[in-house]
Amino acid sequence: MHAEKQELLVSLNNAGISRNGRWLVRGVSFDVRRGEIVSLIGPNGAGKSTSAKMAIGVHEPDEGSVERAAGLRIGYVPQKLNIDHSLPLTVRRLMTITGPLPRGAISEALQAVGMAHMEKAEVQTLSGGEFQRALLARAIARKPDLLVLDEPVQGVDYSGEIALYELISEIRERQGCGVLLISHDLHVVMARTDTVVCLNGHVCCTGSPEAVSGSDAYRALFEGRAGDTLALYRHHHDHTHLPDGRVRHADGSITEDSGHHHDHAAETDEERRHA
Ligand SMILES: Nc1ncnc2c1ncn2[C@@H]1O[C@H](COP(=O)(O)OP(=O)(O)OP(=O)(O)O)[C@@H](O)[C@H]1O
Repeated sequence: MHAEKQELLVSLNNAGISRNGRWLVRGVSFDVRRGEIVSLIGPNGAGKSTSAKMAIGVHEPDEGSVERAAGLRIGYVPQKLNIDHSLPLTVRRLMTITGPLPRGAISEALQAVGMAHMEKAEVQTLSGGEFQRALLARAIARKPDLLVLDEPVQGVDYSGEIALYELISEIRERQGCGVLLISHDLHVVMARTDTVVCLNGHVCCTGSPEAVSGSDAYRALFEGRAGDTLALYRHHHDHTHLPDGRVRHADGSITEDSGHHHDHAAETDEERRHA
């Protein structure tokens, strides 16, 4: 990806937020361009949500600056959504609760997240993964230029998590939007990310997943868990299952499928793609 040629959607420059005489985050700088996935990672309270809220304009920076492209359309999936589960609410209604949508846009968005058949389902009966997909559909239905996802894998199991990140990557490719992804957990986040911004009250390090994984600041922040991430990241790209059942390897060679998978992550990824 030649990110430098893509349109700049949002740019934070040394941005900071202060509340009650305390800096929640300071010195935050990153850009999100069209077609790019930028992940904000860091421990609880690191300032990820606060930084994302500066990016989308919910919070104005108290120092530094934030610039957004003129007329930027933002799709936001918040970390928490307070839904009164005692009231009936269909998936379709969830999609239109903040404003009307053409019928075609609802179906298209639900189809994009693999939930076309669930338009009339009650939200309270959805599994954690289905609920996250419904929220994603709601965010993409208005065709945003920038999709912002705050912890999109909450309540989703490990294989569902991989599937959801795959889906986000597909949406980015299909819609050509930029994606800002927030996670306190990092093991799969890296897989489809172009740029990782590692936060802990300030930007500890930033760069490609491989560069960040190898940095001392990242290791110090995540200690022993750093190695697992890179292993998965590398593995993720090592083969593709072709529609005829054969396998294309990272070196371009094509073989019959031996039925062997190296780990659960790849298997789930491939199963989902061909489901
Ligand atoms: N409006 C506010 N007033 C005062 N403090 C706040 C406010 N909003 C957030 N904070 C504090 O700012 C810090 C950063 O919060 P933020 O939600 O951005 O962290 P985070 O990295 O997203 O964390 P998590 O992974 O737990 O969601 C926290 O210590 C939080 O308590």
